[in-house]
Amino acid sequence: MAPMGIRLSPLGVAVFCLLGVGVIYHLYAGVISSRIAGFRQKKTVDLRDLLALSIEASIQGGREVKRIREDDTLEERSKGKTKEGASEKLTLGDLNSHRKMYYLIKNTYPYLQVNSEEHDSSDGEATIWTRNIPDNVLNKIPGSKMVPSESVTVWIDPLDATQEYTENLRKYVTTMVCVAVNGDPVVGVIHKPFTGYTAWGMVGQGANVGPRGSYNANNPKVIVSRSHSGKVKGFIQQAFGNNTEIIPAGGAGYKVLALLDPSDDEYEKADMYVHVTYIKKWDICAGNAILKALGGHMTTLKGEEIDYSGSESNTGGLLASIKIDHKKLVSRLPPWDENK
Ligand SMILES: Nc1ncnc2c1ncn2[C@@H]1O[C@H](COP(=O)(O)O)[C@@H](OP(=O)(O)O)[C@H]1O
Ligand SMILES: [Mg+2]
Ligand SMILES: [Mg+2]
Ligand SMILES: [Mg+2]
Repeated sequence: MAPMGIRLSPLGVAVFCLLGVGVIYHLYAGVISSRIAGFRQKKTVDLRDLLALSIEASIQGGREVKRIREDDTLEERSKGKTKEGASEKLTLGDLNSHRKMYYLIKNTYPYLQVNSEEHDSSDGEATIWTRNIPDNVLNKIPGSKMVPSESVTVWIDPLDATQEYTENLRKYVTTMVCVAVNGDPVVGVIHKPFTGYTAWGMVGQGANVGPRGSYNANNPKVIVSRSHSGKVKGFIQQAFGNNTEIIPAGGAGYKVLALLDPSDDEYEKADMYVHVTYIKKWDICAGNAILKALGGHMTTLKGEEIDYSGSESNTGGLLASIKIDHKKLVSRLPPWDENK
């Protein structure tokens, strides 16, 4: 019953309600449709776009790395010590590159999980991706590859081989981006700031770099860390003999390129890459994805696949190879106890 004897006709109420909804819709149509569009956009992401964006991010970060080295304004300091007691270095090259790479990706895809080795507390950068896809990517990957955005984890190493960067050993330095889907490394980019070369690969789609013609599995040349080596020499000699050639080199990105046939520079021609100390996922994910795209392998020293979601740690060591029976290689390694 309406108050004071006013009778409401059901039709009048219905018309009034409809008018109300219409006014509200008119006022908020823009907001509602952009929310719906935003929600739709959030649901999937194109891996080919992410590859092109990763290439652009690694190049933009690399420009900072190069400029700061050439200006000699590194402002070198220590972030602390590794588990083995080596100084973990940080320079303005790492930080500026992080800012370029992280914000370019995060501003373009705010809802993606992006894990960078470095962090900063300032306001960030207002860069956004041009959405330009390089021709060599379009040629190798003609179509979109959509995946749910919540399945994606992006790993950024704004400057790999910081130790060598401080020693002015420029050839070891790279910037890297990796895209993992449900923990699997799927897109990898390794950029060399001082030569301008960029290697990329996408699993199941293609790569712009390839393996060498042949590899020596019986008497392999093994590439290892020069500044975080641990007891790698004894480990390798136990597996492949005391006369095994061991090549110490800086950078996890560089060591993967030394297994391949990159076109920018002369590389030591390694047959496999072994790492026995702790290492983090932004150091290894891009190399893992490129190797995988080319039919190679990167696993722990027990031969387990590495999951690139969740925590940043890889404690099981590293064995990388291509065009070699990887399982057989694992079986030749001495027993591995990651707690030792
Ligand atoms: N024991 C360890 N603890 C932490 N980081 C390690 C490590 N061993 C290697 N790394 C990191 O892995 C990358 C390659 O190392 P290496 O040149 O010794 O092979 C370097 O990355 P950053 O330079 O990006 O920090 C290095 O810091
Ligand atoms: Mg570091
Ligand atoms: Mg690194
Ligand atoms: Mg780094």
